[in-house]
Amino acid sequence: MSVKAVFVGMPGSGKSTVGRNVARQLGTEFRDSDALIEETTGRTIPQIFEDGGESGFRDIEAAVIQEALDGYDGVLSLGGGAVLTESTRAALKGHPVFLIDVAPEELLRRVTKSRTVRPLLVDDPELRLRELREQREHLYREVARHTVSSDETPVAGVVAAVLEVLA
Ligand SMILES: Nc1ncnc2c1ncn2[C@@H]1O[C@H](COP(=O)(O)OP(=O)(O)OP(=O)(O)O)[C@@H](O)[C@H]1O
Ligand SMILES: O=C(O)C1=C[C@@H](O)[C@@H](O)[C@H](O)C1
Ligand SMILES: [Mg+2]
Repeated sequence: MSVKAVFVGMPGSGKSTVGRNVARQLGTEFRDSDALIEETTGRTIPQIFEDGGESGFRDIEAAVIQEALDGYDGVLSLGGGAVLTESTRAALKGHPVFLIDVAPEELLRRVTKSRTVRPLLVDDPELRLRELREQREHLYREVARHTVSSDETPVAGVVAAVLEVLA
């Protein structure tokens, strides 16, 4: 028994949206590390960042992901920065990890439009997205077995591309 698909990628790339739809199509359970973090701590992500900073958040995130993967055979979407933690990258080895790849301009459009508060992007989303991409791109590529492009593809198209790989 092991996870059917894991989604990684930049904040706002569509991991939660695509993951939820892939799970629905497969008739399987869906887990999202950000939602699990809020459920298990009873706090919002911005509150966790305020209380313990980014490193406090990463510790909770890594523990939640380890637990979420244990004995799980559904679909899991990760937070945008989950791959920064080495133990998480190690736990992903051997699993079908999908990177959702989105061009910078489209990513900026999506995060500005979405209502989710992302503490790392609040000041200057365009600059922060550029910096985060530079820091993380190689880590996303390291853990991903497959890459699906989502630039101009509607959600249904990205979901279909994932399902084709899994078929
Ligand atoms: N293929 C797509 N085309 C257009 N809009 C999309 C697409 N995929 C996702 N979106 C939109 O982009 C926004 C961000 O999506 P989502 O919250 O799923 O991203 P995420 O990768 O889970 O972000 P985070 O890393 O913060 O968890 C949402 O408003 C969603 O509706
Ligand atoms: O890219 C990131 O580091 C983050 C993305 C979100 O999914 C949340 O996990 C949180 O806002 C941090
Ligand atoms: Mg998400």
